[in-house]
Amino acid sequence: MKSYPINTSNNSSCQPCASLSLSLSAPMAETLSSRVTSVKKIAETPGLTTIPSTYTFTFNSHDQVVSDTEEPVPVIDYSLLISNNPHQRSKIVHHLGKACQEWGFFMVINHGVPERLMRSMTDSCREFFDLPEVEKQEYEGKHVLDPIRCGTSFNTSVEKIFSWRDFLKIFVHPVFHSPSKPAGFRENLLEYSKRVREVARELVKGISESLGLEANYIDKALNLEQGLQISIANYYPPCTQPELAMGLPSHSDHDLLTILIQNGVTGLQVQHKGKWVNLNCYPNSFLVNIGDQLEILSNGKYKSVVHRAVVNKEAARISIAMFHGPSLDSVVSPAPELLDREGSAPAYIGIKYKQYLEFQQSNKLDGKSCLDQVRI
Ligand SMILES: O=C(O)CCC(=O)C(=O)O
Ligand SMILES: [Fe+2]
Repeated sequence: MKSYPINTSNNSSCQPCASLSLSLSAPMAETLSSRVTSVKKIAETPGLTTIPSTYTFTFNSHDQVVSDTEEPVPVIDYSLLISNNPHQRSKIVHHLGKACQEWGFFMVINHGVPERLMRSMTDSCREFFDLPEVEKQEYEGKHVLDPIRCGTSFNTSVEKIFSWRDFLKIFVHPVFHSPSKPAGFRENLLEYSKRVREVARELVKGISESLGLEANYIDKALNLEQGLQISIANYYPPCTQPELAMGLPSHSDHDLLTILIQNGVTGLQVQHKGKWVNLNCYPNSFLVNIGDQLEILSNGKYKSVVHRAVVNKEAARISIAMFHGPSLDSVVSPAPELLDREGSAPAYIGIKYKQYLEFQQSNKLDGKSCLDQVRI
């Protein structure tokens, strides 16, 4: 497959927002935000009643239209996908394909990953975010390919408006990395990422079949044996003015498939038929979304869903998004077999995954714009 150079100029669509009126504690909060490395620290400031203006997003009227789903979010029963019954499998593969095409998003139940492991993982992440700031700062990576990176917002050195979010990103495959603290974190992460990767690879097989390709087609074409798996833990502290802040602005994920769990606190919203929709999931289910690489490979048949995370006043929210991508040196382009069969022209150029990641970092807030750059 051929790879093409792309324009790496920064064309982020983030607009500076007008300052909103702040009350009493604003000056204190402004000072805090200029040197703070975690929003958790700001949120825990005693007496904080208003958020710093650097955290106030401008929502347009379209952004605010949020509904609970009118149609049910697709649910994939994983036990059917791995069953030996060909009839059951073909039914669920069809359902999976429909979910990818109509939503780019679905819930997975009966995935077999133990509930206690999911809970240990969210507990371990909470303990990490509770570490003293200096200990977390040890992992303040700068580059998108740094194997462990802890930080706040997306990239505070270029953003004008910050997100109400701290994060910890860890590369867990093909080489496993982990912070050494807190105790037990490494063991939980190792077991959890291995179990989730197995589920992701089975889902990718089903998705491959749903596109009319061999079950192993995507696995082989994108060398998933050496695939990049990144664990992204997000910490959204309670926010005194949740209606003004954004946990994670609208974006699409750069990978193939993201599998997300949360600590029982909701906040994820996806774009569905032009509206923002709240996602409430079954306890212990996985929330799965299609990423940019699958949109490219499927030549746009499956869309990388645009999503965001909102915050609330009452409870800290923790989400762990496991990103599953191709190997870093894989060139991703629309599957030639698919183009031949459908007699379509490629709608995206081929691009090495590593180059795509670096490109995304140079674009920051607007994940969607990366796809726009590879669209023909
Ligand atoms: O916290 C969430 O629900 C969304 C997280 C997310 O979209 C991401 O980490 O890319
Ligand atoms: Fe995401």
